[in-house]
Amino acid sequence: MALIEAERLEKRYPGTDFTAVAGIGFQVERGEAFGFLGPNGAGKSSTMRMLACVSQPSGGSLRILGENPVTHGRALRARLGVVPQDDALDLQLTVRENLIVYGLYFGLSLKHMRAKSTELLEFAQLADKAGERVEHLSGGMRRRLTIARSLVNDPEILLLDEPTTGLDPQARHILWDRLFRLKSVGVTLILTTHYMDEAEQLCDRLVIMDKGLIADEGTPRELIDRHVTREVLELRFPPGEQEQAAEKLGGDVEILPDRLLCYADDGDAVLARATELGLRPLTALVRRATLEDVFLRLTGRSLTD
Ligand SMILES: Nc1ncnc2c1ncn2[C@@H]1O[C@H](COP(=O)(O)OP(=O)(O)OP(=O)(O)O)[C@@H](O)[C@H]1O
Repeated sequence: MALIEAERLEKRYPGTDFTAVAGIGFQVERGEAFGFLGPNGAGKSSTMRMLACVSQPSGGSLRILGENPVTHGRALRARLGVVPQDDALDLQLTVRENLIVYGLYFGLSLKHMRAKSTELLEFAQLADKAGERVEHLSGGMRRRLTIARSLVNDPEILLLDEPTTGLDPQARHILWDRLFRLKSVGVTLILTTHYMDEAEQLCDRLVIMDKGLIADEGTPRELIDRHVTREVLELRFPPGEQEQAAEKLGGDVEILPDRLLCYADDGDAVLARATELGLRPLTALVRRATLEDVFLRLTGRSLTD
């Protein structure tokens, strides 16, 4: 049985006729890292709040660990870990105190939380910051503390809403490493992101969300193979020249405001043809296809627009 099963899941907010989640279906299996990739406003957080049992679906069906979150929300919340977009830590308390207070709020004993906080601080690589007030921590450390906090109840499923937004590359890599560790001990990870590299690195399987709907679903490799060629040749031309160049070049070409994307299994061959045709791009880059290309193909827009 899948850990999470959603069918025609919907979310509308009272007082609006806008549908944030417009009938989506997906399943999450135990032990996998499952992602929702999409731009701002796609409905990822709305979906996550329903999975976290803090927001009721407006339609469709949702089962988490075999239970209905509307009738068993409280029992389910005790088995989930939630890392919200906003860290919501108590800045005036120390790192360890934040963990202890959160554990007490979960109904765990002080004695238990003293020991548990040590274990969690080690996991989050924050042991040397235990007595430091949170206001003095970097963004990456705060995120790690928020993850540590979400683990006080040893959750089976960890929900992470944009875990690395706003972090620098090094802080992101440290965080990814911690998430890999959780996965290796069997925690099911569900995350949202608008970073295609994060989706590619972390997710075993993902859905691409746009405007409240799922555009497609699969492993990163499957999605790339299904929608894009193996390589992409990016060409930049002086202003006003790229439409003509695209026409001359022919083939499978996407015209973006600042560059052409030529889809091909052999990007160098297309570049050679462009040169033969007398095209003189300002820059040329052959790269492998990514989920960003998949998103562009599926929606006609860039993830980062
Ligand atoms: N509490 C709310 N009341 C009304 N509208 C909301 C509420 N929460 C979200 N929305 C709207 O629902 C849509 C989807 O938002 P949601 O936060 O789920 O998207 P998202 O993909 O997570 O984007 P982001 O990355 O910006 O969080 C947005 O248009 C948003 O304005």
